Amino acid sequence: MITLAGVSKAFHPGTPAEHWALRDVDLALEPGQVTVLTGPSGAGKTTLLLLAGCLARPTSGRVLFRGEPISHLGERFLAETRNRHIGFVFQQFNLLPGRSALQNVLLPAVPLGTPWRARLDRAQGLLETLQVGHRAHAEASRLSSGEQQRVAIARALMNDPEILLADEPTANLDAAAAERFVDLLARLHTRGRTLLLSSHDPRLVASGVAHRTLRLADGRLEEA
Ligand SMILES: Nc1ncnc2c1ncn2[C@@H]1O[C@H](COP(=O)(O)OP(=O)(O)OP(=O)(O)O)[C@@H](O)[C@H]1O
Repeated sequence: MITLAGVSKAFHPGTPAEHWALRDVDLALEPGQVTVLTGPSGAGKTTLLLLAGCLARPTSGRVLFRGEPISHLGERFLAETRNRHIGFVFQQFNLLPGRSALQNVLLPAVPLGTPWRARLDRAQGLLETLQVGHRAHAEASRLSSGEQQRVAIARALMNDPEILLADEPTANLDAAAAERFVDLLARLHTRGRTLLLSSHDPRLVASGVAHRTLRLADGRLEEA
């Protein structure tokens, strides 16, 4: 589905601040697989997810989507690929302030031109599934961090993406919400979705939802 082939990523390359966040990473996300990425803080997990999600470009190596190299293509193409095929849950949520939870969830569907009623039903349904339906009209920045995280998950699922990439998606969830999230992952897997999650969360790692657990250490990928 998504392949990273010999991918390295440097920040501030060629300057005294040069830092290699990823080094020669090979990773193939197979359709329908659930992969959990672990590793210490600063190991490169977010960087890897951003590259897999076409939100950043590698310094060297290639990112392929369904076997086609895409990392060199233009931003407009990448944005369309992301919007149609990939849902992304950011570690810091990245909800738009000044908009309600519901408006945030609706946003990804705007470019697809789905009928309004269908969009609204889906967004409200997702908020209910994630048990934040009662906060649908609350302004995003007024939500608790656990609520924001669940709204961010709902937004990532709005376009029913084939691929879900999620950065520490349970970090702000209590035990009950984390358990429901694991159930949601299992349902997404049953529907053939491809999932890559970064997590330190022992609840997620121990849940058995992952087919594969990988570990990043100092930018290098290894089987955990
Ligand atoms: N925009 C940036 N500019 C410079 N360095 C960066 C940038 N983004 C990340 N880094 C560095 O790259 C390394 C990997 O960062 P990354 O955020 O991918 O790690 P992580 O494993 O997700 O960490 P955490 O678990 O704390 O979220 C870190 O040393 C970080 O400081």
